Amino acid sequence: MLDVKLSHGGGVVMSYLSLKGIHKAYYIGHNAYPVLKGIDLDFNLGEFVTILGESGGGKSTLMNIIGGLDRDFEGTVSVDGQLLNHQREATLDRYRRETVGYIYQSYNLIGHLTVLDNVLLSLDMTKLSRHARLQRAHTLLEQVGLSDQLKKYPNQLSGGQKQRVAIARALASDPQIIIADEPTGALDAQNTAEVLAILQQIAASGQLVICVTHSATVAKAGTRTVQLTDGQITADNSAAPTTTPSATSTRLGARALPWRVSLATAFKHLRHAWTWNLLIVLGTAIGLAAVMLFNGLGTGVKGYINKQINNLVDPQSITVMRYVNGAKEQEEQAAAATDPDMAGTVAAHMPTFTSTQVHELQDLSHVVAVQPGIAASDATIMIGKTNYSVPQLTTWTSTNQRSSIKAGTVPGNNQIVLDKTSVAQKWSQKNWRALIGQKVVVSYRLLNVRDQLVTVKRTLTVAGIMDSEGGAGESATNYATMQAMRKAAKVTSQPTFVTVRVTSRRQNEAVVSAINRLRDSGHQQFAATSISATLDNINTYVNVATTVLAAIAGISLIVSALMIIVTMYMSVSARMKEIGILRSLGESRRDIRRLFTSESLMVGGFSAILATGLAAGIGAVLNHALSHLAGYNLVQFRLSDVITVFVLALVIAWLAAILPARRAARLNPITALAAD
Ligand SMILES: Nc1ncnc2c1ncn2[C@@H]1O[C@H](COP(=O)(O)OP(=O)(O)OP(=O)(O)O)[C@@H](O)[C@H]1O
Repeated sequence: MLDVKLSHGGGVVMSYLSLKGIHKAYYIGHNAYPVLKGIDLDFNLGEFVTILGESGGGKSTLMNIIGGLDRDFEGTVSVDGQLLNHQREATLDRYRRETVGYIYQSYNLIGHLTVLDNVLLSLDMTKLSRHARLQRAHTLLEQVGLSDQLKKYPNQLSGGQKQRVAIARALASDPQIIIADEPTGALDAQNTAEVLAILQQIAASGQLVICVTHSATVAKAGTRTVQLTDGQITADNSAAPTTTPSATSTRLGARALPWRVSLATAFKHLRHAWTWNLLIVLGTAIGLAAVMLFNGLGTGVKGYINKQINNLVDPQSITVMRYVNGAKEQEEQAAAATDPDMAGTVAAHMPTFTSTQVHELQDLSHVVAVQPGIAASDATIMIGKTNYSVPQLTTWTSTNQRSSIKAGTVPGNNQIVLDKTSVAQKWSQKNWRALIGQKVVVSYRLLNVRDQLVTVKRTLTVAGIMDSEGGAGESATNYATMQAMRKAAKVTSQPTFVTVRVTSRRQNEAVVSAINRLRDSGHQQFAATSISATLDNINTYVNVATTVLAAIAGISLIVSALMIIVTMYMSVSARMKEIGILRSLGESRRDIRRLFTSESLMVGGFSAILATGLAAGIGAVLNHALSHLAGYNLVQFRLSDVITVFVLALVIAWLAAILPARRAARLNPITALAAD
């Protein structure tokens, strides 16, 4: 829609800004309070229009409509011949960004931004390069006489200086319309004169200045005064002929606020309120660090247990027994378990391995070696005149790790390695190493082939002291010695178990299954067990325990999330005015939402960094403190623990920001600007 009027000379002049039939009423409940009752006004570029009227007469309401802050009215606003569509928020955002600059009585500068940053805020929404934006901000601030105040914050400036920053900011995006609402209301005579001179200059340079005032001095400075009384225009006088608008000055071109700027502004606010934010970051980091520590502890404890077990037993070896399932064997086992007189008799009936069976095992794939072994239970060791009972006397095989020998060496012929706890330390708590080299008498009872109870007995030399697996109380001779003892007593010297060594630990489970599947006339022959299955179980338990602990620690993260939500809500309430200012500069709802979301994400990011540091520090202290106990780092972090902490922190922060950021974005810019 084109808006035209007749010029003095009779030609047709298009007015730059045209208001037609503007009606506006405020509603309180169902009651309407009309404020503007049919306003028709045309403005030209180059005019310095002052709007006068009694307090409460609707001047600010009219300015909000002209400035594109108010969408809720009747009538039309046309700019440069184009009807402004008030229903489209994006159009209004763009209009405020490109076409309008605001100057307020209370300056409305953003307190946590410097003078330079306040001006750059508006420039960031132009298409100028970074260098050009900086240059323009410097030039504008120099023009208003503030080139030496760039790094100051608004609260370090005088009223007149603040208003000059506001003017520089209003001019930054090179808008065609400058709206000034009581711009000199808070200034002394000297500053008033200076500000009016600047406004006159702006109008003279071809921009339209619309200024609301009570002051006759201000009215005199303008080129035209409009009187607003009781919601209607009652006078409209041009003090001087309107300068013919020159072709519009070069426009800078507007763009949406880039992400980077939202992030930078959010960071500046975080820095501004750093003590408060640091507490939030610390609170969140403690929960995150606990999660990370428990995960690290899980890894460390698992590693420690695995290492301990691997020290005792070679995980690449599988112990194979003959499979006992016959009714007779089961009866005998049950009897042996309850009747001490029967102890030692079972071994005779325990199925032994034939050489064919040993070869059968040897032929399995992934098997490197098969080593025979003989085990006996309830042996007695006589040292001097004292008897020590040994729950297990076995032969030293490849499942036994050299590292389980705590003193001395592995057993050679006619030698024995004694269990540390059940024998050596009972003999001497302190001086148990002195057993090495001593002669001891080893004996146990067994049924021979004719079912007669015989004693297998021999004097052996102590070669070493060992810590047996899981404290089983195992003492060991070598295989040849055990065979010789049995042969002497005329009992079977066939192996009672064999140790199967596999090519690699990964083959362990497969070989165990293969052995257990071997059949002889349809009957299972062997029962194989492997330490790696036990390790898998232990690892599962440790995983479950640490996950539960980490989850409990994770509950504290809910508290952190609530803390961030409350902080963000408080921040939105405390920064209503800032939100209003940003909207008036042309920031969209999305920009505002992004500002608060970025701020929350930064809190999350910093919390994750601090949590990682805290966990690493506490972990190091714990490892140092516990090193004499375990000689192993019980807290061990993986990269995945750090990634988990960052993902958790950012997700929490993002979730916590959703509601507050939405509230901020939905604020009515006029209400927000009116906030204290
Ligand atoms: N959000 C609102 N809800 C209800 N009434 C409002 C609202 N904002 C303004 N009003 C009323 O509308 C009328 C015009 O207010 P406006 O602020 O436009 O006046 P003004 O001419 O700018 O006054 P002053 O010179 O004192 O700043 C006043 O009576 C005011 O109470």
